[in-house]
Amino acid sequence: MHPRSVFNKEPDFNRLAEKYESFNKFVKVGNNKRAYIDFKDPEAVKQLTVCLLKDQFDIDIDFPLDSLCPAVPNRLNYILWLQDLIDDTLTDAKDIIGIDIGVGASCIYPLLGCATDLNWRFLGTDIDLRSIDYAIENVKRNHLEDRITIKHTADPSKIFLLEDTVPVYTFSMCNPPFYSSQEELDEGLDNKELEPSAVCNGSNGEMITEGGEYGFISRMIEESLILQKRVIWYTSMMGLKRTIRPLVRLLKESGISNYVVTNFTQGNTTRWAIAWSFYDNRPTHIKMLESWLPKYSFEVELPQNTDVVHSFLKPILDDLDIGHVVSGDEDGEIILDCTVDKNTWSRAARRQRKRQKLEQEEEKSENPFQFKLELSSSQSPSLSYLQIIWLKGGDRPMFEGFWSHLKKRIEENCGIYRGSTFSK
Ligand SMILES: C[S@@+](CC[C@H](N)C(=O)[O-])C[C@H]1O[C@@H](n2cnc3c(N)ncnc32)[C@H](O)[C@@H]1O
Repeated sequence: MHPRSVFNKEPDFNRLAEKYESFNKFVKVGNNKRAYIDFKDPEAVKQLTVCLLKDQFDIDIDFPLDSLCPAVPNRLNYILWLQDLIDDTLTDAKDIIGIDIGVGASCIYPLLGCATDLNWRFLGTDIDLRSIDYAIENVKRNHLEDRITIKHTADPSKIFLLEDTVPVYTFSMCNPPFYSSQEELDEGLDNKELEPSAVCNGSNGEMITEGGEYGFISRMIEESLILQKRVIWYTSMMGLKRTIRPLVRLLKESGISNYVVTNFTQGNTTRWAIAWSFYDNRPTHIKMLESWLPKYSFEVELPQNTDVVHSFLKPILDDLDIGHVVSGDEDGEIILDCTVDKNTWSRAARRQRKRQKLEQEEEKSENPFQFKLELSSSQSPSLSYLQIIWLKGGDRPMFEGFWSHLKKRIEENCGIYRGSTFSK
């Protein structure tokens, strides 16, 4: 569950029943005096969704009983994680406009997004005309016509339906149909892959798509390769853990190196999300699954305390003409924000620098990059960890080349020698 979620404890059915007559009739009390509802009754689950949205966000919705009934806490987790992703990577983003692909009849994501962040606007799309009609009504019911636009995608093989009036969308989001066939859906139900509210009869179009969710998200990746920077963060939820590996492989094969995978757990249900970008701002603080991280962070253990390592680092960074400022220094942790304007560490670059110094010439790199160095102490007072995190700009060979250079020099300063030594 997201730490900012209002659903960090189970909903109080008694309180909801007292407040909402429409919910009251579905609430029963067990022998243990606990109130409960029959999660196999679509009307009861629908009323729970309707009342939770009204109670927590003052959102009014309606949707047909034979369509997917959105589990509100789980949908909120995705919205809150998106907010984190934006805060983490787009510090000066003001006018935020997102796309919800497959908005559904409930229009749940745009409504929750607008209720939790007043700066957000949405374009919601769907291939299903009845869902489009309901979604439009739900937007009107909440007087959000100026913030949420709903559009019909006529061709189901197309994913993105962008408006010419919006040059760049901040993000796209999607809860795609998970399964590729009725058999796969039945198997998923047997394996309890779906949440209890799935008894709310997701229709075939909501649950099934060609190639299942892997097929859907891979089509999204293919279209993103054409759209590139029209969307800053492309994201999608995944219902099946087995989808992560082939998608990450596809991103790597497509040359996309800025991506992140996370999970959302709510009660017994776990969902995953993937985000990728053609921009170079990399997330550093949001919740992400380490095992799926692209390698943009390295760490070395050093036999000196953080103050000593810091005193070794400064002259090395100065020698390489790398701008560095201390942005944090507390509890045995020192953080340095660094900017590289040009390659000054490769052998060829060092030879050229010597020549240029003589000729008093200066040349800036066309591709500057930024990174962070985090020095943290360990349990032992004479040990510390130096971590480098690639934040933006540059390219992978440049970043990795710089790290091997820095690692070698700092290790030598600390008395660790591996093979040939660094010479200026
Ligand atoms: C799992 S439902 C999600 C509905 C809603 N967003 C939610 O979370 O409850 C998937 C939705 O995607 C829609 N869909 C399927 N293919 C689509 C496409 N190519 N473009 C837009 N929507 C599509 C379906 O009609 C369905 O409404």
